[in-house]
Amino acid sequence: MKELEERIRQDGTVKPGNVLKVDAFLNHQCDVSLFDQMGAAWAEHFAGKRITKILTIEASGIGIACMAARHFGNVPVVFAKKAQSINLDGDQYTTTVYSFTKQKEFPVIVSKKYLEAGDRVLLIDDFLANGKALRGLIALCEAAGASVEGIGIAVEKGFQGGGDKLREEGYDVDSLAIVESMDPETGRIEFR
Ligand SMILES: O=P(O)(O)OC[C@H]1O[C@H](OP(=O)(O)OP(=O)(O)O)[C@H](O)[C@@H]1O
Ligand SMILES: O=c1[nH]c(=O)c2nc[nH]c2[nH]1
Repeated sequence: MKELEERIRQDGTVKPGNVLKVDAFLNHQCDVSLFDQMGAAWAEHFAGKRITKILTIEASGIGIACMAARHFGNVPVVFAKKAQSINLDGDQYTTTVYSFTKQKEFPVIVSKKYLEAGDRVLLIDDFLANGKALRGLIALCEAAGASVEGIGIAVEKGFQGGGDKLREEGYDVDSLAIVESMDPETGRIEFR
């Protein structure tokens, strides 16, 4: 998506350790007009697929997933939680995920009430790097007997390989910007 690539070039910064900082518009301050355009792009890509639910993971996927839902007939958005809470009651599907930015393992939890057999799920997230977060969400869907109909990602770092492995396994991954290389010294970003 041209607008997203341009915004990354304009406002993104490349940090050491394979980190692309885009918090001016994507995952700290949120540009909702851009989120809306992203939702429209996924709706076009996944047109023809019947989606009954959008699943994402806290924190940064939530806003994007909610805007995307407006383009998928206002289907419910469920976000997997990364901590137990007294507000989480009843049976749960759980797994663990290693967080790229927090550099530690988190539990990933969804209430069985909100993910069910027969759900046709679109996974949405802000970033795809090694694919750990998506593997966690896929495991939750498998446990629930829900099908993963597609995966919509804002920014994929293609050089980390998580997206291509998922595509090889047959998942329909639609990443709106795929960074092929980035250099923290020059700040140069190349897209696929
Ligand atoms: O493909 P991966 O290697 O799993 O990386 C992608 C994940 O990393 C980030 O989550 P993180 O927990 O780092 O941050 P967040 O709490 O801001 O969502 C991002 O939001 C994705 O969920
Ligand atoms: O802001 C972010 N920048 C990144 O490079 C990244 N990779 C995974 N998750 C990420 N979040």
